Amino acid sequence: MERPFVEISGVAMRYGGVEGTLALQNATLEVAKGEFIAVVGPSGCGKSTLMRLVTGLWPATAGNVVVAGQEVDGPLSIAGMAFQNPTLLPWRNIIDNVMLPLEVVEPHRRQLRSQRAMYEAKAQDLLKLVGLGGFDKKFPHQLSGGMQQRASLCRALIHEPALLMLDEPFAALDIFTREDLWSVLQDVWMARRPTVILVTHDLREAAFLADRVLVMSSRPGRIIAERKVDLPRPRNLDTTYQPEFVTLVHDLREHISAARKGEEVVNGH
Ligand SMILES: Nc1ncnc2c1ncn2[C@@H]1O[C@H](COP(=O)(O)OP(=O)(O)OP(=O)(O)O)[C@@H](O)[C@H]1O
Repeated sequence: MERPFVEISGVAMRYGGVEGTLALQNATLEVAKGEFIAVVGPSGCGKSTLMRLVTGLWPATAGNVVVAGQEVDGPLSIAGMAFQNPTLLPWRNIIDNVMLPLEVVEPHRRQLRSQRAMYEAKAQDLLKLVGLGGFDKKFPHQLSGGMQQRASLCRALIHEPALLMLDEPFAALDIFTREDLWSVLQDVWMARRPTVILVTHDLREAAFLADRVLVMSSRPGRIIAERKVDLPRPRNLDTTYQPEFVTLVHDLREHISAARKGEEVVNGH
């Protein structure tokens, strides 16, 4: 069997020394190459912390984080990231925002000047894929929140990262825009098949997008349950009314409620 692309074993994270907050304890999970997983859990259980450890933004207090066969010991350049707020640079137009990682991540950084036209064409293709064709020269303030989040997704993808880390990327959006972007993200994933770790509070979002949903306990967080999502792709809004989908969301909700009370669902299906 192929080695998992992401391997997190026995990871603990304590912020601020021995008396500090223990955010994660004994967190263990694996993600296969090209797999899309979602991580859900009660508020403050350590989901964002887990993302920071995988991308090398913080070192773990204990345990191992291995990505693509390499121990993570600093910021990962093979990761693309998108967060709850779009964080576009206000003084750059959309295409220049999308192309930002190319100015930082090798080998693109070296090639950007000589192959600018090729990279611009790639950025334009991505913008079209997320429905932002023709908005390349606009500035962030000229776009709605949903459009800015689409542009952020393009920026997370422009350097074709093998690993895409999404920390509540749609949480600030209204439900209709959010559901549109689920399909956009699914299209991008099906076209390019990066390995994706999505952190979300939205259980429908997790069930819609993921191959597998992992549930975390309340703080200190660790994985306490896991559900495979066997629904065929591409999924669409009709999928969300199917009995399997509704049952799955219900089941996940029970796990989260139990986790919030500090219990575990022992006889879950
Ligand atoms: N930089 C930090 N310094 C100290 N404590 C932190 C830091 N970042 C997070 N924490 C604490 O670690 C715990 C886990 O936080 P984290 O943001 O990982 O949780 P989360 O599951 O992503 O939360 P939410 O669901 O509310 O977004 C919280 O108690 C938080 O207060």
